[in-house]
Amino acid sequence: MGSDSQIQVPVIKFSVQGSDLNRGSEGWHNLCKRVREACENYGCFEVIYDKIPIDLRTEAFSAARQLFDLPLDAKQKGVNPTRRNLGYMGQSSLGSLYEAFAIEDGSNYDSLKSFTEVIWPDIGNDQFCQAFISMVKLLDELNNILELMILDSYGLGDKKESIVECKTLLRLMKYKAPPSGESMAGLRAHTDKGLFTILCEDQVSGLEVEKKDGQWFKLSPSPTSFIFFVGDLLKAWSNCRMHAVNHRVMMTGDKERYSFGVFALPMDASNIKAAKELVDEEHPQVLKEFRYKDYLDFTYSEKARSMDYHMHMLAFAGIM
Ligand SMILES: O=C(O)CCC(=O)C(=O)O
Ligand SMILES: [Fe+2]
Repeated sequence: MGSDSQIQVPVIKFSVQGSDLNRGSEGWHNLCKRVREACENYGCFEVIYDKIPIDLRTEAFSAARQLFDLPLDAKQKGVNPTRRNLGYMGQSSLGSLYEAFAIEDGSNYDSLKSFTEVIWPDIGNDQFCQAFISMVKLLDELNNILELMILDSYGLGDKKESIVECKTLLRLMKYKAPPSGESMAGLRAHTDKGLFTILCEDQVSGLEVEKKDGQWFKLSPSPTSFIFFVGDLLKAWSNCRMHAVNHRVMMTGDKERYSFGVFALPMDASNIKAAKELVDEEHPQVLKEFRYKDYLDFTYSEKARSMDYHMHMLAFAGIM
């Protein structure tokens, strides 16, 4: 189905000025309500967090460009042969326009430093580490605020342990421009497999989201916005009240796209289940409890490959 550029997702502003971020204030409750509605109805929203300066975005993207500009053999030092989806992923089955680097525990300075020491042997790249450590720490802070708001929005503010504990994976993406005059998938349609994701793009759009009625629409975030996505595990925690939205990247025009995301991911052995308070007569349990690793393995299986990505979780853990 084609895309409709008219529709927009909610834009929610988190300002450190004023009292909205004081838990319990009227502003906080309003934000909780808007976050919950956006997660249930759209599965994503645009976030403005004024604690993250625009200069930091510029520095992060300039460090990312420097990384992607390296010759292929330098980038391939970042290939991780033992862990899928970590290190360098170049022009892979994910799409001919796409390359990415994934860095585990991205809000930990030592983890960023080890990554740069593999790519730039011996010397590392302190500029890269400084830009991303500041950015990812601020995004982690925002993640914590959003997680607490989601809990509060269901009256579960003292049940933080009902949400699986996660670490932050940082992924940097680059999409080449398609051949002249063509429109091509940069990243195929999928839902994010973790708890939630915050994405940041560098002014070249391309991100599209599927509405519940199957219509695709383009996101055009402002240059200071981030995009929050509900992942499969948040959907599972909410007993499928929240919507893990199908999204993709479509490339047109002659510009490359750069983006990065912070992905909240649990340990492989974690058990995933709905908060018991969100299961009742009106909302019967939708999914069985499952181990995150078993779910990931399923998503790589033959059976999963034959179906749309956004169907994976229901197919794997759905109670029929
Ligand atoms: O590059 C983008 O904006 C989208 C990336 C994405 O959806 C993902 O990595 O899961
Ligand atoms: Fe995604």
